[in-house]
Amino acid sequence: MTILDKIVANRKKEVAEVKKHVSLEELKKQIPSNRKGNSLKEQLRNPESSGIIAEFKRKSPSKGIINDKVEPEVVTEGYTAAGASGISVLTDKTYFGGSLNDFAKAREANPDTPMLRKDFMVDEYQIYEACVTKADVILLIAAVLEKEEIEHFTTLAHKLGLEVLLELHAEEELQKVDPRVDLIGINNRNLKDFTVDLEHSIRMLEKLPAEAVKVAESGISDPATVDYLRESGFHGFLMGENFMKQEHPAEACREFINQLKR
Ligand SMILES: O=C(O)c1ccccc1NCC(=O)[C@H](O)[C@H](O)COP(=O)(O)O
Repeated sequence: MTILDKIVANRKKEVAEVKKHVSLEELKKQIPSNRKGNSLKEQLRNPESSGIIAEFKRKSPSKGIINDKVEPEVVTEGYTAAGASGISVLTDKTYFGGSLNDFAKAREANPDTPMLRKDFMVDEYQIYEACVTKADVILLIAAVLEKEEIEHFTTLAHKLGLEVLLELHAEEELQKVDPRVDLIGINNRNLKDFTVDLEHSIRMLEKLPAEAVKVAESGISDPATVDYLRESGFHGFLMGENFMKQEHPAEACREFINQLKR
């Protein structure tokens, strides 16, 4: 069983447990009315944008504890002030130490910044949760979903006013791309064995639809890499550990963005 299989199996159990306390019908009653979300897709298409999607990530299966001394509202408010184009907050508790509560705190501190609920979406219940917590974007991971599930979750997300970031790793996942997804991410980290290969993004790039808004994910730690990926055709750059491992993640984010060519 790979780590990804374990995370997904655990998430399915956790969602089933949460539903016992708050049913889907009850959750639907909490959907905010007339909320105008923040579009990550539009933000990344803006050539003035830094393209950085800065992540709040307490720990990870590959690195263990990254930072357990910082608060989501403080860090993410700093990310926005530093010039991040979007914010990602991990909401998986078991493997990443995150929660919807972290997300809600970050949301409150960043009302106008596009925010991604970063989780392992295995049930439509989680998409309603994302909506209730005022996320702007959800992540769908092709490696753990069937093509039909991606289509169904995309339809639901759009109905609820959420954008979809579809994450790919392997070439064979390309046949799962639904043309309606808003953003396509290429994860440089092999989620089965944790190896990181930045050239992976570049190799996958030419296989993606030309008009797609493209995001390179994981293992980025150098402004020159972002410049190179941008020149190659990427619009967004998802970065977690490089900022979170610092005592002051938002300051690290500011310094990083200041070093980008644009
Ligand atoms: O980060 C991990 O160890 C990991 C392991 C298994 C599944 C997912 C994992 N990470 C989720 C992510 O996609 C990253 O948090 C995100 O791309 C940022 O990556 P990084 O900049 O390397 O922290």
